[in-house]
Amino acid sequence: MISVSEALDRLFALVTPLEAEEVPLQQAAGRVLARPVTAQRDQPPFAASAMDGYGVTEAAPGMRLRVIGEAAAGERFTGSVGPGEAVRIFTGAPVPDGVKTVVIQEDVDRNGDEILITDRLGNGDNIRPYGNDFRAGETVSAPRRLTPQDIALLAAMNIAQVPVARRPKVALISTGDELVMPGETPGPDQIIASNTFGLYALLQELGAEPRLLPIARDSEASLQTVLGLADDADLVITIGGASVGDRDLVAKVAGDLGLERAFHKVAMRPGKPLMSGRLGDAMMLGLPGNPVSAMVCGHIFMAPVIRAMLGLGSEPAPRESLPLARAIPANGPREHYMRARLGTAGVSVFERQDSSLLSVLGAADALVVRPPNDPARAAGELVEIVRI
Ligand SMILES: Nc1nc2c(c(=O)[nH]1)N[C@H]1C(S)=C(S)[C@@H](COP(=O)(O)OP(=O)(O)OC[C@H]3O[C@@H](n4cnc5c(N)ncnc54)[C@H](O)[C@@H]3O)O[C@H]1N2
Ligand code: MOO
Repeated sequence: MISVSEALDRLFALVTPLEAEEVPLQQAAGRVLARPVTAQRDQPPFAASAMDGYGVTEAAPGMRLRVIGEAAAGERFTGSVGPGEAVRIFTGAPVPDGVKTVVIQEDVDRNGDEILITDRLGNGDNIRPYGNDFRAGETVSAPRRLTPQDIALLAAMNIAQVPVARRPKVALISTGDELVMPGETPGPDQIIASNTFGLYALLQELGAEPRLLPIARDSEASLQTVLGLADDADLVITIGGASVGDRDLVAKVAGDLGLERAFHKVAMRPGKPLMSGRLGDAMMLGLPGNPVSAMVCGHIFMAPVIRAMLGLGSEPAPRESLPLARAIPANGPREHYMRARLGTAGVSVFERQDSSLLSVLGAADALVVRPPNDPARAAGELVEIVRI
């Protein structure tokens, strides 16, 4: 069996980063910027008032000045302002020629066309210099996953179409005679397909385009048929049927269809029967069926693969070091991803770690990563975690 990091290296070797496509700005949030984009203008495109008040050449308490006009956001004052004069000005308005400072209206008493600067004068000139935020030609670097803040910046830069990495198309195939879809009525020996939906949600969150294919039954013909429906996918994910049972047919059928296998079985817990390879133009990931195993493999393998396809680099799931809230026993020979909850006292690892327990996974917000043969750990010792 290979290690988790060896498996990740082999997965990254199978990844082809996807090409770029242009999308309208409103659809770009959460997408990955494919190449740097360049500001089309200076911002602000003129020196602008930062406050509502009066633009003047100089200001001191006790000065009396004559108001000669008005400058608003969107409508400048075209004249020039001299000593003894003031222009009524609003936030965002272009600063007229001659104006050196804006006195906020709270610091002024107005009487008709005359203002008196009071002794409550604040500091600063209240003027945003021309090009203070960014200049035409400045770039937003790529790759990056575009946040709402990035979208606001791109909008201000007048970038209406955004080059982003195409979303990876991911086909999700559950396997097993025991499975029915949520909402259906299961027979006495049946359960509801759950992994499929958890992985679908994770794929959406990662920025992929998941597609649920019909459940493949435990026959070679059924599995072949469903795999045949995945021919436009960048990544084909099967769930279950990956182990050694008589009905675990994924390796056999994928092999018959020409899978160039990169590995089968990883020294980890849960997730041991994981397999991967290249299947035609697509990459294939065969996840174990146990619900927690499938979701853990989703976070530890599928998520880094999707990020690599999106051009975000070939990096494992990010880890952090945090103290244990409670002691944990020694680990066995496989790298263990233990379901845990983060709290103010540190990380609490759940007692029950069976890989069928979705209720425990649902209560977890982190996986504690235990190296093979890690000794028992006391409360307060640092452990590595992956947030989920
Ligand atoms: N003799 C051995 N038995 C098993 C081994 C082994 O090494 N030797 N490995 C165990 C480990 S570890 C795992 S993990 C499981 C994985 O088995 P499969 O990938 O073949 O999965 P199935 O047998 O098809 O299903 C296992 C379990 O998960 C349920 N399942 C499957 N798909 C879904 C789904 N989409 N949603 C919800 N639940 C699903 C299925 O009903 C089974 O209960 O093998 C161990 N056995
Ligand atoms: O290791 Mo399996 O992936 O626990 O259930």
